[in-house]
Amino acid sequence: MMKKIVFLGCGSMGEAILSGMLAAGVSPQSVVVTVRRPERANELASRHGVTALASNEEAGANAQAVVGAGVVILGVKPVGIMELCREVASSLESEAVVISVAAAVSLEQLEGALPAGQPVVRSMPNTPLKVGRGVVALSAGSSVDEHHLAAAHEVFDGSGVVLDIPEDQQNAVSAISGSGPAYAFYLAEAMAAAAENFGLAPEIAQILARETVAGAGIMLAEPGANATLLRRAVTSPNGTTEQAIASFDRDNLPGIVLTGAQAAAGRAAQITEELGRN
Ligand SMILES: NC(=O)C1=CN([C@@H]2O[C@H](COP(=O)(O)OP(=O)(O)OC[C@H]3O[C@@H](n4cnc5c(N)ncnc54)[C@H](O)[C@@H]3O)[C@@H](O)[C@H]2O)C=CC1
Ligand SMILES: O=C(O)[C@@H]1CCC=N1
Repeated sequence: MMKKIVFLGCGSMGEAILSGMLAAGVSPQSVVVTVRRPERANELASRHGVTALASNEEAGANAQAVVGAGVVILGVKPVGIMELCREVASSLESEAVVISVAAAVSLEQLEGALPAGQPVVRSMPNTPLKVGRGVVALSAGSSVDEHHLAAAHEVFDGSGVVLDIPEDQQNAVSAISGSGPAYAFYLAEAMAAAAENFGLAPEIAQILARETVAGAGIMLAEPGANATLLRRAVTSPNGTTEQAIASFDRDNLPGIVLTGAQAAAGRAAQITEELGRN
């Protein structure tokens, strides 16, 4: 039987990882999650069949959950993550692989709040893990051996592409693939707004935007797909799309995306610094 997998904090990101993992064949019986509110714990338990504990109800829920765990996923916001590490430190198995999904929290900060020698992996996942199409980048801490890293890969392998990257690239990854699903959804929102501007009914506008972005995403997901070639296949010479792309170019859409991604990465660096001061 698989060793216990624990999620400390299971909100949007944690539940996406959990859903992907269960869909890939992990048994819900091997999973324990903790959250703050009992209503959320009940929701997760009934939706996924996992054991769910509420820390607002049971003060020792986090420490209790990690006992005997082989993998512990830290699914909380950056603020409070170090406090959570200190809360569970004395209950962790020395060989438990602690995987943080938090943006901006460094391996040094995590290792400083955990027992010396604890294997720690910093990761940047994204929510499409929920549907088996996620991307996750992993950076191993100073006490991680190949078995620990393999255990971290195993958590995500069935629900997306897993990459190993140096830690100093984590903020860039966060600004592209971590936040990126929001950029794609934002594009869908903008397309729906444009459709409404033409006078189309809101329900029709929603369907057009959603199905178009989803359909394009599925085409991009095909093996060997290339965004530039796919775009060109839609863009007839002297046709209509060409005018839209030329307008996007005049407005420097690539520059707008770059500046936005730089702002996201910049915020990550700022959060790392803010946490370091606490
Ligand atoms: N949402 C996303 O798309 C992505 C999020 N992340 C990272 O994932 C982490 C979580 O983000 P979200 O899921 O969006 O936040 P969220 O607010 O949806 O989830 C956080 C969960 O942690 C629980 N929690 C907080 N403190 C706790 C404690 N002491 N004990 C037990 N449970 C506790 C909350 O009840 C909540 O269920 C963040 O660190 C974020 O940087 C990383 C990549 C993408
Ligand atoms: O917005 C955030 O801070 C998190 C990290 C990447 C995606 N969501």
